[in-house]
Amino acid sequence: TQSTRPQRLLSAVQKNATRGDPRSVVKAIDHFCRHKEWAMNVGDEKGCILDSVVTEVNPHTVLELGTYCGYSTVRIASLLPPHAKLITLEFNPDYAAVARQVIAWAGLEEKVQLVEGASSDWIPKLKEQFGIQTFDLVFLDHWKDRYLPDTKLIEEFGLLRKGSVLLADNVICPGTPDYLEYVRSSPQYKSQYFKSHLEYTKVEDGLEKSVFLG
Ligand SMILES: CCCNc1ncnc2c1ncn2[C@@H]1O[C@H](/C=C/CNC(=O)c2cc(-c3ccc(F)cc3)cc(O)c2O)[C@H](C)[C@H]1O
Ligand SMILES: [Mg+2]
Repeated sequence: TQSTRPQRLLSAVQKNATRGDPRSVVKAIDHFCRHKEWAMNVGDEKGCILDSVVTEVNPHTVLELGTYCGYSTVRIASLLPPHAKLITLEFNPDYAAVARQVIAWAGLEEKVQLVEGASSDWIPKLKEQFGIQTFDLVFLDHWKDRYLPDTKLIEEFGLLRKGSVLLADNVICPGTPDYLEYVRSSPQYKSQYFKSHLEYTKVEDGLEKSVFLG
């Protein structure tokens, strides 16, 4: 049977990256997506902005919505302090299976909890299931029309504290207009746009960083 693009991306990691070296995993994926097959990872340009926000926040608890192949999972987890935890939600079992192997190749299994399931089902259960109080950082990169409903769910279940940071990919392309309107007009958030480009292209895109004011 034909392989899928995520499976070919995983093969490129296993062929070109060094086990236990997250930066080599990131480089191998970026090379594959730039020179072989485009894939919807946050990519190297926006990835550098992601890295700077993660470093600034220095989070002990991170929630990622939409694992896909685990590219941003690896970028974030490689920057976390010891004992920090990243919970990443992915409801497609095939993508989850690829992401687990990418995360394992990077040697980051200890820092990452990949939960197979839908954000809408799991956000209400994260406190009880994983002993989480609040998240220091949330990275949104799943279906674009789910950013706003899931943000409201995260608020509703008390998963944010004063200073928690939401970082959203693709606020220009494909775009998340209702989410942008919400975080930019709500008195509960201080929002900032980081202009960049759609991964591996010259098309404009960017990340929106929104600090929860409580
Ligand atoms: C209950 C459902 C919600 N809850 C969910 N709960 C758990 N997991 C969820 C949920 N909703 C989705 N997922 C998973 O997250 C992933 C989905 C990722 C989606 N990302 C994009 O669509 C995108 C497109 C472009 C793009 C730009 C230009 C183009 F021309 C083409 C494409 C670029 C980009 O950077 C992009 O991130 C994964 C595929 C999917 O299984
Ligand atoms: Mg994205």
